[in-house]
Amino acid sequence: MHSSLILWLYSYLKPYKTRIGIALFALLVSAGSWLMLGQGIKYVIDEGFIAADSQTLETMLSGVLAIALIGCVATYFRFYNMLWLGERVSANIRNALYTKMLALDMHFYSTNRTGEVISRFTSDTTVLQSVIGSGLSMAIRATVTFVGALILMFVTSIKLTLLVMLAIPCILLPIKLLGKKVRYHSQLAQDKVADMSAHIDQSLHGIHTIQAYSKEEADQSALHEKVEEAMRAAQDRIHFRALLIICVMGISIFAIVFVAWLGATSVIVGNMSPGSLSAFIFYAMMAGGAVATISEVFGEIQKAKGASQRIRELLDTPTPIHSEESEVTSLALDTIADTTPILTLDALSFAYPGTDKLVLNDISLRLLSKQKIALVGPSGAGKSTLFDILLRFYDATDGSCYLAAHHYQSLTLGQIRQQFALVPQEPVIFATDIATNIAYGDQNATSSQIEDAAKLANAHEFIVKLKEGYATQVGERGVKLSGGQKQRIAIARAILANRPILLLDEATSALDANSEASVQAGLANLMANRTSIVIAHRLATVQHADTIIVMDEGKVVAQGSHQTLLIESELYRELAKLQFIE
Ligand SMILES: Nc1ncnc2c1ncn2[C@@H]1O[C@H](COP(=O)(O)OP(=O)(O)OP(=O)(O)O)[C@@H](O)[C@H]1O
Repeated sequence: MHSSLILWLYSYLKPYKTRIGIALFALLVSAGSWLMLGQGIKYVIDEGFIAADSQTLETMLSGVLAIALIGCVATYFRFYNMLWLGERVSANIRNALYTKMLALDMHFYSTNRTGEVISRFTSDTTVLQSVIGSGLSMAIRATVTFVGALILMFVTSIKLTLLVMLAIPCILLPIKLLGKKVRYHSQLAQDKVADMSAHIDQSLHGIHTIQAYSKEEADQSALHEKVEEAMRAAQDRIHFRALLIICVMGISIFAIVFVAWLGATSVIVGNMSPGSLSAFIFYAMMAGGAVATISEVFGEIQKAKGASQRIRELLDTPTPIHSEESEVTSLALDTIADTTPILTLDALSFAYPGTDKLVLNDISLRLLSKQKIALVGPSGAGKSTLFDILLRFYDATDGSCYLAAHHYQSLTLGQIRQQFALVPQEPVIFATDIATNIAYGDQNATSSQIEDAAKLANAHEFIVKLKEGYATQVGERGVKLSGGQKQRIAIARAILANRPILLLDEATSALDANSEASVQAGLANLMANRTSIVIAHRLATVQHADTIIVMDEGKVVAQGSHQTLLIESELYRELAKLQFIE
């Protein structure tokens, strides 16, 4: 029933066989000790207590204490090792999830919510951790105890045991029926929690806008609704789980009381010793307790099944864009002659996965080394999409891409992406200090290299004016920096990365004239002696590009210099007119 879950968990548990061995051994010893305690009780009553022999009573009691002590020590080892395994396995699953997360492609991220992914890391792995650490351990211990207690019950009295066993089908029935309900509601509750995480994630990212629009109350009530939905789902799960536990407990207690009554009658007529009856009841209660534990853990295991399903779903998500082995050992794009194409697109078309609208339509381009190339065109023309294809975030639906003379498919993802430095429209700044943010371009850079890059990017001046200079913490997503400062840090990062091709999505946000000039000077340094492809939103900045490519509705409609395009391309003329450049 739970074989797929167990098998999957086993693949994570396999490396820790010694610890599992110790835990299982400790488990057997502790279960054995508690079972032996029943025999001890029998002898204490029959040989010491009833025979009124204080010497035997003392010996027996010491024996009982020794057994209890062994049971305690073994329990410690079982507990420690099982909890350790739970923590270790969930930590390893988190690592595996993170590796997968880094490999998942843009299609995944455009169709999934980040909050849901985060909830796999946090809540789902925590469920597994508790199931391995305590749930599984309790289930195994209860099973061993149940089997042991049953055997000893048989040894003590076959007749009474057979009578007790009549209760078993009555116990299994609620487990079967209510277990199904528990599983269904567990899955639902976890989904609701993931939904809630997604909402929180979105609000955290948009907190600035929420507060600016005074939408706190509306957002609070939207979350409140989700919290309540999660609560309702959890409530249903708890209801069925509690029902399951009391059914099992009630039936077990009823059976034990009934059997105790029958046993007491046997003791009265002298067919059974009082010690045996006490031991029998002790075992029957242990067996009953074990069944109750199993039914309780059953709910936990159902919950874990849901969690593991979601984790496995993520781990098994296919990644169509992956790195193949490559026979190309060195690309050496730096050494390409200036008149040779560094990038070639050959009849390239692209539609986003799951759609059939061609966002890029039959594009053929030869981009020469060391040239400054500008991409212009109306919003939605496909300029950003072209960048994504160049970085191989997506594979072209039709046609081909070449770096120098190498087809993209003959290169690894790393080989392709290492040729590009990307400066996006919204600079991505990490919540750490300035030096680390710049060094993202080259993690082995020395501090003087970092400073040189910052100087070229026109960032050094403002950085040294900050209280802690390069060690200044910039806050989450760089909130402590201005727009222009963030852009210059992103430029310094790209300068330090020193990649042969620069992909620049020019910022549209208005900077003041000073800041703009500063950023432009930094960009000029970045583009010097490099192939650069710039998505230009303002034509003023690209008039001196070597080639301007005009895109419209996924097609290249014209290309050439500013002057030729003013004459040859109506669309370019229109764009220029709109921006008062002619
Ligand atoms: N992940 C996606 N899934 C489906 N369609 C998308 C996706 N991303 C973009 N598109 C669509 O692709 C088209 C081209 O978008 P793209 O962002 O490349 O245009 P753009 O020229 O960069 O526009 P802008 O100048 O406004 O940034 C648009 O119609 C857009 O709706």
